[in-house]
Formats: sequence, C-alpha cells, structure tokens
Amino acid sequence: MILTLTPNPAVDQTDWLDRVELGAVNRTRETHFDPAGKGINASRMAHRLGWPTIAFGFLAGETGAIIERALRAEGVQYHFVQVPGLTRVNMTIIDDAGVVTSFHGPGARVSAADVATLDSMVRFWLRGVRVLVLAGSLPPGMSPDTYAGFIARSHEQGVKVILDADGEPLRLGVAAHPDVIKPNVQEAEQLLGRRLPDLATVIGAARELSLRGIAAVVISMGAEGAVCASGERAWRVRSPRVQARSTVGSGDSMVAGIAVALARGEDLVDGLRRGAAAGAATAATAGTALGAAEDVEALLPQVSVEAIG
Ligand SMILES: Nc1ncnc2c1ncn2[C@@H]1O[C@H](COP(=O)(O)OP(=O)(O)OP(=O)(O)O)[C@@H](O)[C@H]1O
Ligand SMILES: O=P(O)(O)OC[C@@]1(O)O[C@H](CO)[C@@H](O)[C@@H]1O
Repeated sequence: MILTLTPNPAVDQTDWLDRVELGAVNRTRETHFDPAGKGINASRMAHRLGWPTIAFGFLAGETGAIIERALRAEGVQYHFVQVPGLTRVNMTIIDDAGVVTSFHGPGARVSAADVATLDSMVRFWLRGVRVLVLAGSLPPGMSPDTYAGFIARSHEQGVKVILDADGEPLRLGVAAHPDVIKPNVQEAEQLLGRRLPDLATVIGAARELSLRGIAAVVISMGAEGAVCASGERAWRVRSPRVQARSTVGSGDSMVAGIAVALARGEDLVDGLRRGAAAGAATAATAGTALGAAEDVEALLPQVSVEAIG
C-alpha cells in the first residue's frame, strides 16, 4: 500500500489562450479542471499503475467536494479531514508560445485540532503501509516541520518515505533523512542556495544531498529527464521524446513510478524507469490530466537509465 499525504490539495484550472495581456480581459480558448495537489496526483498515477494507494489530506467546501467526486469516479481511495473554507484553485495559463504561468493559492487555513485529527489518522494507517509520499506545500496553520515529524514516525514503523516539497518544509524534511527526495532543478537550487547551470552541477548536487543521508536523490529536469544519486552511485535518466502538452503533474507521476517500485521491493533503477515513463506520459497529456497506464507502458522501453561514474 502507498499512502500519500497532500496537506494542501487544489483544483487545478488550466487555460489555453493565444497570448496573455496584462491589465486586459483575456478570453481563453479552452479550460480544463483537474483534481490535484502533488500527493493526490501521485495517488492517481499509482492507482493507474495498478498499485493500491490511499490519498490523505485536508479538503474544504465545494472545491474540496469536486476533488472527492473526481477521486471516487477514478476509484482512488481517500481519507480527508474536512476543514472550513474552500480548497484552493490553482490556475495555470498556457499561451501559444508555450509560456506557462501559474498562480497557486495559499489554501484553506487549518486549526491545531484539524492537524491533530489528520496526524492520528495517518499514524493509524501507517501500520499497513510500505511507502509514504509527503507532497506539496503546507496550508496556513501547519508548521513547516510537519513533514520532518512524519518522516521520523514512518521510520520508526519501517515505512519508506518519499518527500516532494519545496522551500522550508523541504529543508526541514531533508534534515530528517527521507528515503527519496525528488526536487526539480529550481527546487534543488533553492535548497542548496546556489545555481545549478549544467548537468555536471546537477549531478554534483544530487550526490551532495544523498551524502547528507538520503538514500536516493532524484533531480528532475523536465524533457531532459533526471539524474539520481544514491550514496556513491549515480544515474542519468533520459526521458522519451513526446509532444508535450502540459508538464504540470509530470513530477508527481515520476514520484508515483518510484513509489510503486519501492512498494514492490524493486530496484531503484526500475523506479526511475517507470517514473520517467509516467512523467513523459503526463507531459503528453493536456492540463493536469495524468498519462494513461497504456501510455506509460508504451513509453517504458524508450526510457534509458545509465550509470555514471
Ligand atoms: N516534456 C517532457 N518530455 C518527456 N518527459 C518529460 C517531459 N516533462 C517531464 N518529463 C518527465 O517527467 C519527469 C518530471 O518532470 P519535471 O522535471 O517537469 O517535474 P516537476 O517540475 O516536479 O513537475 P510538476 O511539479 O509540474 O509535477 C522528468 O524527469 C521527465 O522524466
Ligand atoms: O502549491 P504546491 O502544493 O507546491 O503544488 C501544487 C501543484 O502545483 O502541484 C501539482 C503539480 O506538481 C499541481 O497539480 C498542483 O496545483
């Protein structure tokens, strides 16, 4: 079982238009809504890949109900704590030049009692779980060391943890030694406080972070694939070439591929392969809609994972 925790879910709204004009009414050509938030996306992809998963987190109001209905329709199991207010809507605008602009809301505020309810629910379910995915931003009211706390508790119970966050929750989470982190290059740059301008510096960053006590550090690079370091070993992952429609959710799909490999007890390289295929399948799909299982299968043989010295 893979448990995912998305403290700050979102309905993702993707709008396509010719070009964006600031200070004007912009009429969009097409609009797409998807149930989202990083862990929810990872659960949806893990479910497609045929592995049992339960999504946990907070939901609020009518926008929260949209997410619940969508997960139910897909057959993805979930346990959400209902909180007051409205689950946020994250908007992404894609223009004809392919420029992607996103607006992420802060999310519905949670109280100390809400956090305690979620905490005890997750603690209870951790007993039957192989992998916990902690993903995305934290809503107002949740402490930045929340993920670090879940990592410590999971390790006490022998549960492997994948952390996919950014900023302070990532920094504090890294200090608690999750088993896997999957920042993209920007997130890794923020974590390390320096630019990573080329492949060599990205590989160096992955090695450096892994030597801090993280079993696998995967730094994703969009269409350029990813690098992974595990102690002294490292790999270059090359993603299949696809016609990208929207890469929102590709990172979460990659996390799902890795989570499924960990849950199956497979090799890390198998996880990287499946993760890159899932990420590419999602990139080829519009909005935050995730790649279909058949697409992931079809792309799998086109992924290359090569050991680097
Ligand atoms: N355009 C693309 N073509 C092929 N593969 C892609 C493309 N974009 C992403 N991928 C695959 O998905 C993986 C994760 O993508 P990316 O680096 O964009 O993650 P991310 O920035 O965390 O995404 P998000 O936060 O939107 O989910 C990449 O390492 C790659 O294997
Ligand atoms: O604002 P956060 O919690 O960091 O990220 C949320 C989010 O951008 O992540 C997913 C893509 O990875 C989107 O579906 C969703 O809107």
